[in-house]
Amino acid sequence: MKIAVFPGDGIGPEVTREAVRVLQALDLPELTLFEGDVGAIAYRRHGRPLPDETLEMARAADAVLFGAVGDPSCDGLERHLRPEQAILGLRADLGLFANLRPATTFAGLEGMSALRPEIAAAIDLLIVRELNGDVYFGDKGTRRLDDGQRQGWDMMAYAEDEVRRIAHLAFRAAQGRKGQLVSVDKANVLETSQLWRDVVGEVAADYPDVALEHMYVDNAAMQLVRDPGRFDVIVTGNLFGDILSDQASMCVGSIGLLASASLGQRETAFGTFGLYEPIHGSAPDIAGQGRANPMATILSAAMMLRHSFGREDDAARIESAVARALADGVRGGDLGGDAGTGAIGDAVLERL
Ligand SMILES: NC(=O)C1=CN([C@@H]2O[C@H](COP(=O)(O)OP(=O)(O)OC[C@H]3O[C@@H](n4cnc5c(N)ncnc54)[C@H](O)[C@@H]3O)[C@@H](O)[C@H]2O)C=CC1
Ligand SMILES: CC(C)CC(=O)C(=O)O
Ligand SMILES: [Mg+2]
Repeated sequence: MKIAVFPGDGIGPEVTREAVRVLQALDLPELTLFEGDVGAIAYRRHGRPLPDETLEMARAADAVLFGAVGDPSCDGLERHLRPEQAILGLRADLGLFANLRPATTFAGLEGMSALRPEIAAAIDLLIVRELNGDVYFGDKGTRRLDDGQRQGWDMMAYAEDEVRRIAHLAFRAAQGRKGQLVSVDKANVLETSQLWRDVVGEVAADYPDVALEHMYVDNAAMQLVRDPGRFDVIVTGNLFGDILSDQASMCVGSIGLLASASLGQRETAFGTFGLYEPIHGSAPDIAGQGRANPMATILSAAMMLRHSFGREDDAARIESAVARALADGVRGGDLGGDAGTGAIGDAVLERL
């Protein structure tokens, strides 16, 4: 079981360390961990945010555990040298088109939600975010207009096949849950969204057991706060999924709790190759202080065991250990407590 570990920047190494401790505690057969540089640290060491050695390491692995990238010291750099290009480059090169971001309220945390506790308690949803297209990967640039001012652009584009493959994945995910799929777009304004809506509607014919609803993204953002319990699976594009998942994190209590799996089509000897990372970034405001909540990364390691290694029992053990730590009152600063990163890792390990 070859896992490439890319801690990255800011709190990335702090939270990844705890997830690795959890993986090592499981006595997995022939577990091999390789560590590679990504982000600002890679730029400083190798002159590039995603060095070839790192990419090769990812390609040779069965799964990737990723911390976070991003550093304010890189703010003035040309785009291709910025740390965030590392995660975009990995998603593109590895063909990871589907980003699964589950959001469920843990027992005992209802009071930490930005919503009323009874509304928060009902949250059990999965955001399926398309990860290889949209404005993140379209043509982009800046130019000088005739009047001298600068203009910037980012092309939003989706091909039918890109929408079709993520739609199939989302319908199948809904079949394994409550059978309800909400497709989120902006079809009243955007051509890409009208195409998205058409294709998702066509794919629906293959899944008569799934109830499909289309929703505009502005309404979806509102419904996520008004009545998040109405959602089972949400499928949406790269940009809308990025934003709605950060919003969903505060509905369940904290961004320090939300895990993710990024999957493509490559199968290994164990399962589907994937990259696993918390949905948060490198949090420079708390980096180096031991204050980051590592639970999102620990839960991402659980998703890795489920999707890339077919080890459902081990995944469930980790999730249960996190849930029990929270139920026992183990809280980081993001949840109003004072447990540090290492102490939260210890608490999960004890319960494991
Ligand atoms: N996949 C990735 O590597 C991502 C990288 N980024 C990058 O991260 C850098 C910082 O971005 P921000 O917009 O500040 O988003 P962020 O997610 O890093 O932080 C937002 C806020 O949430 C808090 N936070 C995040 N994770 C936490 C955790 N585990 N425990 C406790 N508090 C936590 C931070 O302290 C901050 O106040 C930027 O360079 C950005 O581009 C942002 C999102 C994803
Ligand atoms: C840093 C970006 C490239 C992406 C992002 O915010 C995310 O994937 O959640
Ligand atoms: Mg994001």
